[in-house]
Amino acid sequence: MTSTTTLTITRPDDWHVHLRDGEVLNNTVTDISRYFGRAIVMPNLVPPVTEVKAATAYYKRIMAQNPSAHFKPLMVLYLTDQTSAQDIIEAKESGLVFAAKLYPAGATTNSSSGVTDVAKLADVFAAMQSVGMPLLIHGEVTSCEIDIFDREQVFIDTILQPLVAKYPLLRIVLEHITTKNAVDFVESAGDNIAATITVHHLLYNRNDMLVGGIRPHYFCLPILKRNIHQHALIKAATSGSNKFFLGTDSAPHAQHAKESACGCAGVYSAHAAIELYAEVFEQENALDQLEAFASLNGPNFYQLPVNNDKITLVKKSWSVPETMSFGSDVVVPVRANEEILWQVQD
Ligand SMILES: NC(=O)N[C@@H](CC(=O)O)C(=O)O
Ligand SMILES: [Zn+2]
Ligand SMILES: [Zn+2]
Repeated sequence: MTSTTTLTITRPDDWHVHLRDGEVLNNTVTDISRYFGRAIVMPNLVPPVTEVKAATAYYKRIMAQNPSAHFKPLMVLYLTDQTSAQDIIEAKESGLVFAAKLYPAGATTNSSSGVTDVAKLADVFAAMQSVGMPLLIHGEVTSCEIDIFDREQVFIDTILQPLVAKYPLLRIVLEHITTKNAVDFVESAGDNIAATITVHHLLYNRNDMLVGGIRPHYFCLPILKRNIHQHALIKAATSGSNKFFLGTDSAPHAQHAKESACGCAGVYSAHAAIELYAEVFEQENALDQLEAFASLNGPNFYQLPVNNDKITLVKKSWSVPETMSFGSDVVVPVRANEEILWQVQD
């Protein structure tokens, strides 16, 4: 006799995703809206989403793809050296902009218009604190003398700690954390500090990217770290702590842009995110914690209602294709040409 293992959880949300723009939007929106309820949509377009007007137009382009009815994009303002406190007040009043994103200039994909010095944004952070707008952070320093594997930790020590001390009521999400140092920092901070964790940082460490040949599809920022960090992230995600929640950081680049002499940073996981998180949680004997991580902790932190419907995962393996459509190009998804153990029931 065979028995099927199933797991029913409250509909999950993705608190960090890149949908890109233009002809690929149809692919990314279709994938992300298959079962996710809400998604925080990152603003690092070219040009970046620095104004309410641009956020509104981007929202409309996303909704024009006819996502599933349960799907709601949450829009984000991209902070630059020029952002003013007035911009934050207007963004809040718009009712459309949900959060603002700090990219240190040069830290990651399309961050060249980012912030060169957080001191320049003192009024902006004060305004965010007073209107209650969350600050989302790509937490890496950019100075060339800092090793790429240390950039998250140095950011926490030199930029984030003082920022948290200066704005004690500002709600901050340290995005896509990759180190034990980040886990420790978030755990020891107040209730206003939380973190997202990607599925690729739970599944892989830098050996997966570099041993036996360089695998460009595992290259993302912050970069995969050594296995002790991977294990600290797995422990944090599966611990039941309400400070950690799901953010795929699904960040597609066309195959040719990754398989290149200077390949782009970003992993595409929107085609199978909750399925892969389920694998990690099952491996840890922690499937009972998946719902908190994927569906409860995020809304709790963001002061939003939990989704009022459910999804069901079935333990039934399937193969991921070698490539997937990405506008007129293709993207190589995570687990390409390999099996995934779980599926979401239609
Ligand atoms: N994570 C990545 O490696 N890349 C993201 C940017 C980001 O989230 O830092 C992208 O937009 O491609
Ligand atoms: Zn980032
Ligand atoms: Zn991202």
